Amino acid sequence: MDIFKFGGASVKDAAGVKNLANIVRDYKNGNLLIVISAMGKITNRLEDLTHAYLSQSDEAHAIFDEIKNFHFQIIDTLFEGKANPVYDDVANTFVEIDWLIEDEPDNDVDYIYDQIVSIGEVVSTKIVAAWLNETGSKSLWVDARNFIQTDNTYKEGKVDWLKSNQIIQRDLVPLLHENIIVTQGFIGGTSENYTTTLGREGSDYSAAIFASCLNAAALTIWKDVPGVLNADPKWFDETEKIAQLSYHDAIELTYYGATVIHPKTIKPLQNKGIPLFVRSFIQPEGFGTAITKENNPLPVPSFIFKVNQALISIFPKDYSFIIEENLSKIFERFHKHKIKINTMLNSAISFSVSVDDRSAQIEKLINDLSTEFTIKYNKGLELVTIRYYNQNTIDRVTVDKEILLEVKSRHTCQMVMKNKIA
Ligand SMILES: Nc1ncnc2c1ncn2[C@@H]1O[C@H](COP(=O)(O)OP(=O)(O)O)[C@@H](O)[C@H]1O
Ligand SMILES: N[C@@H](CC(=O)OP(=O)(O)O)C(=O)O
Repeated sequence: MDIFKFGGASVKDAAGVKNLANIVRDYKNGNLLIVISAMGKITNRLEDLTHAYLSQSDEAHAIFDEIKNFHFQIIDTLFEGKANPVYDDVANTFVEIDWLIEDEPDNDVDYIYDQIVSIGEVVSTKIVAAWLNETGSKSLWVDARNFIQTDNTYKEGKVDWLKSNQIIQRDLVPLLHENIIVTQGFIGGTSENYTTTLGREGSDYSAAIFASCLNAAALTIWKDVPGVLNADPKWFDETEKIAQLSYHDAIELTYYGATVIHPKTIKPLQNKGIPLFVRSFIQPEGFGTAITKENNPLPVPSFIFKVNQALISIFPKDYSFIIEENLSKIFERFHKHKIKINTMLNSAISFSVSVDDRSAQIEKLINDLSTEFTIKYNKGLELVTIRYYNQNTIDRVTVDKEILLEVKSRHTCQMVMKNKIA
């Protein structure tokens, strides 16, 4: 059996849903489970709705109406106004949120976030399952929250692998023999049946969980690019497709920020030796990229850009070395304020890190550290990571840039830079 994952970009409109159905219709290799994300950028709008509701802004109802209209327009285009149970099914899902936002919010903001934001995936899968059935691909909508079991860390649910595996084996495997299964990415359920989400962009990870628990032959992620490229085409005019990538390189690239695949996706697949194919839903006949255990080095250097970086330099006030005790204090504070370090470098009495610039969090971190450390803080920077770098590639990305921090290992070079002042 195979797993297909379709992200928001592939189902951003009715034409996308039809294209998905064509890809599914052409699949002839046996049982299939499809994991789908929310349509287009709806998760961002659901986040806006959550914030509006939590701050009791008048905008909440207008945003929610816009979200509903967006989906009903897609349903209207697909079904051309013909009576189909999907209208009621989707309307009933929205009613749950109508009820929720009628009441005043309580303090559990992450819980509220998950109950609202998760409906993007619930609704998109209902629409796609209905369309597959309408066009002759016999499909069954299943609720991922019954299968992907998590703890109650709302917004970042931690997967209970043992329990999820047992339930998937017991309840999902029998359903696969008769239908194409359509389910949601990004969402899970707690033991008390509350909805959790697995972290933004988490649908790839969901697909990998299903692939692992079902011992799938392969996972295919359908994208708007021909496969994994050696750089994000949004930043680079000239990119090359990488036909084959090792699990190891895939983890490194995604960890450093190649947003084409969620970084947590690779491990479950690697652990079971399940290949991951990244293919284009625009040109489904293309081969895409195969991510497998084959350990060939990348044929070309790969670039990852992250903008909006802050460089924080930390110096012990008492001039003590940056060794175990100071390092553990510093890491403990980063952990406490949930700030992810993108790259780091230390000297005898300084420790520098580049992080995504989220001012409110960083301010709290700096306050917390400043009793014992002197802090210097630089904003508006870029971080470039080059996997399999050479001097040419470094020269190419550093034209007119001043390098503030550089970290090199055998295969990876990272530089934090700013524009040179003319
Ligand atoms: N190395 C890379 N190779 C291919 N695409 C990349 C790479 N790095 C970033 N991307 C970006 O990832 C995008 C696809 O991801 P995304 O828009 O999140 O899709 P989806 O909604 O299907 O999850 C591409 O359009 C591309 O801009
Ligand atoms: N819809 C969720 C989960 C996800 O992974 O979406 P996508 O597959 O479109 O990146 C999000 O936007 O975070």
